[in-house]
Amino acid sequence: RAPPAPSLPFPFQSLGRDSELESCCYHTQRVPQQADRSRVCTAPPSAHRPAGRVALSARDGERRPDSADVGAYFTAYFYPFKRRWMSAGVARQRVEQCFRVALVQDPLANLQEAERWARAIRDASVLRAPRRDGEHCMVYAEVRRPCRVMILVNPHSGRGQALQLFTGHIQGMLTEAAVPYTLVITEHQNHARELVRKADLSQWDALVIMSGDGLLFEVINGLMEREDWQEAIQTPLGILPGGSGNALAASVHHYSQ
Ligand SMILES: Nc1ncnc2c1ncn2[C@@H]1O[C@H](COP(=O)(O)OP(=O)(O)OP(=O)(O)O)[C@@H](O)[C@H]1O
Repeated sequence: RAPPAPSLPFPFQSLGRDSELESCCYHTQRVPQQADRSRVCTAPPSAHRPAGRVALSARDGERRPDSADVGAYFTAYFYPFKRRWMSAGVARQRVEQCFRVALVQDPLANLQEAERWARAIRDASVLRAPRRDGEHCMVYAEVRRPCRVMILVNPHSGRGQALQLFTGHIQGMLTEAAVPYTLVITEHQNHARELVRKADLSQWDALVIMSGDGLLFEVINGLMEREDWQEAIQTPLGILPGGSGNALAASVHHYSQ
């Protein structure tokens, strides 16, 4: 039998499950990532260790990637709401934390343990809503892993910044979450419609449209024009605001909050 999932390590226990962890992603690796080494966990995050006793060190850069290091590392990325500095309202901000797991001298065992911890964090990050009776939670949606995504971007939508928005904001998150994707930059009107009409949809778990409402309508029309439209229209669709009005994206996100 698989060992029970570990309880969440500090600092994740202190985070609200519903909103804060909903965008948590992770990586595991044998060597630490170079990016943010300032919060490497110096004590192994043992499943039996009380949460408050897991020490976090701020000794930045003390340890280097090293073949003698038997530890495994996992990095958690999450995007909690934070109050903006010097302005009203809140916005999501990226937080990255790297943990070192060194329970035993066997690097492979440490890597497996790190993967177990990373999986536990990912499972806990699924968006849940408490039910009225307070007993059970309702899971909104679970993303299939691996989730293969086709992303369609209209480079002319809005003020012509959709592609920059994609490379500046979205691409990094997809990489952090290890989501394999194919980027399609539309070249003309009805490009997306024709592509979706003929595409082998079994290759994709979701189609994500980064544009205004117009490109999404094209995609829906393309799906509905297929012979297998009844199945094709079940393909999960996502919309990321890249246009000028973004009425649909605003409505969807408003109701999902
Ligand atoms: N490469 C392209 N060149 C010209 N037109 C395109 C291209 N790709 C898509 N289109 C067309 O542009 C139209 C408008 O695009 P879209 O809705 O994405 O942007 P928008 O009009 O700026 O946004 P909004 O709907 O929020 O105002 C779509 O109907 C689509 O058919």
